[in-house]
Order: sequence, then structure tokens, then C-alpha cells
Amino acid sequence: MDLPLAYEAQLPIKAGFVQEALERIAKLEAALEPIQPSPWPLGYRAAAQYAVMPGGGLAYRLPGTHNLRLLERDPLLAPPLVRAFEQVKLLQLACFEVALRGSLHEGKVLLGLIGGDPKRLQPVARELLGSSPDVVGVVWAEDHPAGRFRGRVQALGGAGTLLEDFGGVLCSVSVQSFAQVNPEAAGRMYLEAARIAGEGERAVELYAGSGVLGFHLARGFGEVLAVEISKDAVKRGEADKARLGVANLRFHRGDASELAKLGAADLVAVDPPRAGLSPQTVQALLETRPARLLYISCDPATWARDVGRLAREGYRPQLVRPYDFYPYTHHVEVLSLLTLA
Ligand SMILES: C[S@@+](CC[C@H](N)C(=O)[O-])C[C@H]1O[C@@H](n2cnc3c(N)ncnc32)[C@H](O)[C@@H]1O
Repeated sequence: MDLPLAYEAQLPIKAGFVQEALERIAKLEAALEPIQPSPWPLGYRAAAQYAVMPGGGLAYRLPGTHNLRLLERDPLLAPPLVRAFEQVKLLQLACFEVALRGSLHEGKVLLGLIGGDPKRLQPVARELLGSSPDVVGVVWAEDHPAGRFRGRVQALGGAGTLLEDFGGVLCSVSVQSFAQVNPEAAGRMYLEAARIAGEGERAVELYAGSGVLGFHLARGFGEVLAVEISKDAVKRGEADKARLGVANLRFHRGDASELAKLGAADLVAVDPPRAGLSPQTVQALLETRPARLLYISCDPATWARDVGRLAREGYRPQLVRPYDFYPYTHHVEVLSLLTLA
């Protein structure tokens, strides 16, 4: 049996990934703040995706292969998702993948069925919604070459969103667009991000998702503009803004590289996907030259590439803190603040 590394032993290794990326890729010397552990080493995940086994059951796809490993249980899942997993794994599902998104705040789960024919999946969705105390909404999504939830999405019944607590701010989550998978760890990070971002007249948040960080920044800035490409995320953000009554946060559906057209800001915050900033977005940042740049990343290598590039143009890291959002995986999140020298 493979015994995983004890949780406490994983933390210095992950902090080491970030330190090494900073030194070897960004070519910068800077002391890291201590890594922030996840509040829960197991049972932390509020979102997960599985392949559906041809004869039934849920499986992980082994990295870099088409091989599947059938799962009896998934110890990383948070309690509401554990119960949903137990129900969903017993269903005969004529689809390719399932996605679960839960809320720790509400104790409920949304289910996404990916691939197959939505008409054929409708009866099983209805049956699940009628019998499950945990699964409260089901959507179908086309199996799209550009990735999960990039094509058509159709509601099969029940709720489309749930409310989740991210650092004391209740924001909506859906199965088809991004929200952090470890809400308690992420909530701590959003609070620290807003603290180090400080105050000012105007902040622009790029790669904003539904604006969870933006709601935190809106306490310290006169106006926050949240820029996001996903229609579903912006729709959720607009609904959250109305529910929370936050008048000084605005959403702009568009590409992060449009920054230079969006007006001056005291602070620009970025939280890109794993690929990091596009060359056009780096260019736009260098044209805009905000005095403070908050950079949140889920990939230390692309973060260090971008930080190295920005450092050659005068930015210096003032604070770098790794966060462990993903215990028992090799992933690590980085919170950083760069300022103009
Ligand atoms: C890592 S998520 C961060 C979301 C948000 N900051 C949060 O904490 O929930 C990255 C987000 O960037 C969005 N995105 C990806 N490419 C983009 C682009 N070129 N311009 C704007 N947003 C983009 C994705 O849809 C996703 O919501």
C-alpha cells in the first residue's frame, strides 16, 4: 500500500516549490511568509470531477493517460459531497464525466453531467432530485473539445446556484463556472489579500470570476471594477452584488488584456488560471503601471515567470505567502503583492 506523506511534512515541500520558482525562474531573492495550512487536511474539497466508468461507478483519470481508477470513496471531499458521491456512484449514468459542486455553508450539492444526451439523462436527474436530501440541482453540459462547460449547458432540474461563505462574504457558486474548491482556506486568503491591498480610490480586479475577492476589496476602495470572461461567473457576480447591496463593485465582461482601456487604478489584482498572464495582459499592465499589483496564482512556475518579467520593469515583491488549498496533492496557491520600486 502507498502511504501518503503526513500532512505536516507536505507543507515545507510546497513552500519549497514557491521559493525555488522565485529563485530559479523569476531570478529574485525574497523571503517567503510562512505557508498557511488548510484548516482541514482531509475532507476539504467543495468541488470535484470524476470520469464515469463504463459499467457504473466514479473514477479518477490517471494523469497523462486514458486509464481510470475506480473510487469507492474520496477522502478529500467535504461532508455534503461525500454523501452525494455515495448516491451518484450507484447510478447508471449515460454520460462521460460528472462534476460535483457543494456548499459547506448550505450543506447541499449541485451535480453536472457531462456528455451524452440530455433527454436520456433527464429521468435519472429527476429521480435523484426527488430522492436525495443532498443533491439540489442538476445541469447537463456538452462534452466540448475546449474543455468542461465551454459548450452548451442545460438545466435538468432544481437549483442552479448555492451560497458559500468565503471569509465572511456569502457568494454564489455554480457547477459550471469557477469558485475556489477549498472555501475555508480561500476565505482566509481573501481576507489577507484585502488587508495587504490596502485602501485607495480605485481598484481593478482581472480574472475576477464572480468577484469574490472584489467584494472584499470593495471595503477599502472607492470603486472596484471586476473583469471576467465567463458569462456565468459575471451573472452570478451581478446577482451577488444586488443581494449584498455592494454599490461600489462593478463587473465588466471582457478579456484581462483590455486593462489599458479601463482607466487608472491604485491597485490591480490578478488571479489568472494556471497558464498565468497572457503576453498581452503583461503588456497592458506595463502600459498602465499600477503602483500596487496583487498577484494570486495557483501555479508557482507561471507566477514566477510573470513576476520575473514584471521585476525587469521595476516591480518588486513586497509579500509572498504560499497557501495550501489542496492538501494531499502537489498543488499550492500563492498570494503576492508587488510594488513599483
Ligand atoms: C483562478 S480563477 C479566479 C477567479 C476569482 N478570482 C476567484 O477567486 O474566484 C480564474 C478566472 O479567470 C477567468 N478568465 C480566464 N481567462 C480570462 C481572460 N482572458 N480574461 C478575463 N478572465 C479570464 C476564468 O473564467 C476564471 O473565472
